[in-house]
Amino acid sequence: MDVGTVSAGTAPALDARELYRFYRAGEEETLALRGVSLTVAPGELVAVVGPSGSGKSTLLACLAGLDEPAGGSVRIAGERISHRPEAERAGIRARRIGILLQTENLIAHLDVARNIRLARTAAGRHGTPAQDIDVLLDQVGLLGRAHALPRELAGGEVARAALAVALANDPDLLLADEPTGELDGSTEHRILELLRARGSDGRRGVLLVTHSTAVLAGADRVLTLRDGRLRA
Ligand SMILES: Nc1ncnc2c1ncn2[C@@H]1O[C@H](COP(=O)(O)OP(=O)(O)OP(=O)(O)O)[C@@H](O)[C@H]1O
Repeated sequence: MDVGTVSAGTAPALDARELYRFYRAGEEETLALRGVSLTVAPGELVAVVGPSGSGKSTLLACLAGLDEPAGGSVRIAGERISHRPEAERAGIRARRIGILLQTENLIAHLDVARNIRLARTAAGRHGTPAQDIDVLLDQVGLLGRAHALPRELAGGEVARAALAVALANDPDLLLADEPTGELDGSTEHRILELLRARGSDGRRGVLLVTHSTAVLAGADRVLTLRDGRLRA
């Protein structure tokens, strides 16, 4: 019987098996994912590279439970997120996954600190002390910008605020799409250090899509996606 959960703690941060995803438009069928399997061990930072159209966005969406694969399974820290009703996927996502995609994750009318607090509340962590929010803001170098609205932030600050929101629920797995895309060299280095530090207690994993040579050099493993298939 598949109860959907295996023992947490020893389970991979991410365990994806044989993922398939097809898009149909009229007579046309695109095979965006063709049997993709990958794991991210607790403590690992894994990077995925691939040309435009190779399936990177589709893969991230399926891993995050934002999209349902036609076949295969996705488990986060032992808990199955694939092939469940949307509300259950959303709950697992809020508790276990940090998401940093190209789409905006900041609420426009809330300041940076309130955006972080909201993400924690969504994960069931109510009443977060202000100093916990400050620790997170300090890690991304935004301690002085706690009360700024998203529109008041510079481009690099928006990227760092988005990362703070993605990490607000202390996720088992961080999924990120070009997390250092718009950052200057020193900020990129700082963010990379922060991402690497997430795995340092051997509990959490990071999977990111990137073209940055600095990030690729800092990854534990680099996987290549081509035509919906993954190669090490
Ligand atoms: N909603 C959709 N309907 C039809 N085809 C789609 C849809 N979304 C993606 N595709 C196709 O699926 C394939 C994989 O797309 P995907 O966006 O996942 O690739 P990608 O590697 O993220 O590309 P990019 O780097 O340009 O964002 C492409 O051939 C794309 O045209």
